[in-house]
Amino acid sequence: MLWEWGIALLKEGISAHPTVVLLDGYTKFCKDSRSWSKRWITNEKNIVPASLKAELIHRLVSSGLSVVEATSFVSPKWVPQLADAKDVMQAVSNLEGARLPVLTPNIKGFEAAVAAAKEVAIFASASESFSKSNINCSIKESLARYHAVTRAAKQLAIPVRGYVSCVVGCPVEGAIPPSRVAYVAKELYDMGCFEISLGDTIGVGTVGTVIPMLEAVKAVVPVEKLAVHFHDTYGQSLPNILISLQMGVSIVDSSVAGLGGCPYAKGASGNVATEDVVYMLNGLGVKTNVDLAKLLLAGDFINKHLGRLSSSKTAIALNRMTADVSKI
Ligand SMILES: CC(C)(COP(=O)([O-])OP(=O)([O-])OC[C@H]1O[C@@H](n2cnc3c(N)ncnc32)[C@H](O)[C@@H]1OP(=O)([O-])[O-])[C@@H](O)C(=O)NCCC(=O)NCCSC(=O)C[C@@](C)(O)CC(=O)[O-]
Repeated sequence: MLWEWGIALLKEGISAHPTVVLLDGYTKFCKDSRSWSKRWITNEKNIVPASLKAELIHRLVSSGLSVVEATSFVSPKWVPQLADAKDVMQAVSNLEGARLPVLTPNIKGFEAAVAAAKEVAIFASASESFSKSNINCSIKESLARYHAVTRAAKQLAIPVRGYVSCVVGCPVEGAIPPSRVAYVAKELYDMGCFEISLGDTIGVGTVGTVIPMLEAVKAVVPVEKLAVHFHDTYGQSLPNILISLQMGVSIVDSSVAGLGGCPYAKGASGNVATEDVVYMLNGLGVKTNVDLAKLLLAGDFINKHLGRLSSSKTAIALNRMTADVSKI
C-alpha cells in the first residue's frame, strides 16, 4: 500500500515537472570537476582529444538529454586533462537541442568561459577540507569568489548553477551536518544561482542520511530549485534518487556509463549511471525524453575509447542480452 502511495506521489510529484532533467554532468571530461569522466579523465594518463569529447557530447544530446555539461574553465595546473575547454566548446558551438553549461571556479574561469558558453556552474563545498583540497580556499573565501562570478554573470544575463559538494560526508571530516549544507546552499541560491545541485561527492549517503540533509536544505531553498548529484560508491544512488524524487526534487545529475570520481575526494567513485537512472524512471512511468538505446551507444562509444567497462548495470544487462540474442 505504502509503495503504491509512494509511486502515486512520485508520479504526481514528477508530472508537475514532466521531464526529469537529467544533467549528464560529466561530458566535460576534459577539464574540470564535473565531468563524469572529468575525474575519470583527470586520472586518465593520456589526454583525451577534444574531438572525442565533442563527439560524445553530440551523442548524448542526440539521446535526448536536455542538459549536457560540456567542459570547465579551471586551472590547467590543477587539471591538465581539461586544458582544451575552448576547443571543446568550439567543436559543439552549433549543437542545438540542449543546454551545454561549463564549470567555472572563479572570475578568471568565468571570463574565459563567457566567450564560449551560455551557462556556467560554480562549485562550493559543505566541507572545509574538501573546499581547500578542491579549490584551494575556505568555504567563506569560495563564496566571496562566487559573489564576483554571479554579479558578473547577472550583468551578462548568464544563468549560473551552484553545486554544494560533500553534502553527506567528507573524506577528511566524516559526516557533514545538514545545517552546514543548508547554509552553503542558501548562500549560493541567495547570490543568484538558478539551481542548486547537492553532491554526495564520495557516495556515502544512504536514504537515512539523505532525508535529513534534504529536509534542512528544503527549509531554505525551494525544492523545485534543487538537484541531486549522487556518486555510486556504495551502490546507494538509486534509492537516494528515489527518496529525493519523493521529497519533491525533480532534477537528477548523472553520468553516462557511471564515469566520474573526484581526484580531490579520496575514495569517490563515479556518478550514478545515466542509463540506470533512465531505466528506473522509465519503470516508474516518468517521462524523461531520453532514448535509452542511443544513450547505451554513447556509453559504449566512450568506454571503447577509454578502454573501460561500463559501471551501468542496465548497460551491462542490455548488452549481454543483445549478445545472447545475436547468438541465437
Ligand atoms: C580554483 C583554482 C584555480 C584555484 O587554484 P589556485 O592555485 O589557488 O589559483 P591561483 O589564483 O593561485 O592561480 C594559479 C594559476 O592558475 C591560473 N588560474 C586560476 N584560475 C584559473 C581558471 N579558472 N582557469 C585557468 N587558469 C586559472 C592562474 O592564472 C595561475 O596561473 P599562473 O599565474 O600560475 O600561470 C584551482 O583550485 C582549480 O582550478 N580547481 C578546480 C579543480 C577541480 O576541477 N575540481 C573538481 C571539481 S568537481 C566538484 O567540485 C564536485 C562536483 C561539482 O562535481 C559535485 C560533487 O561531486 O560534489
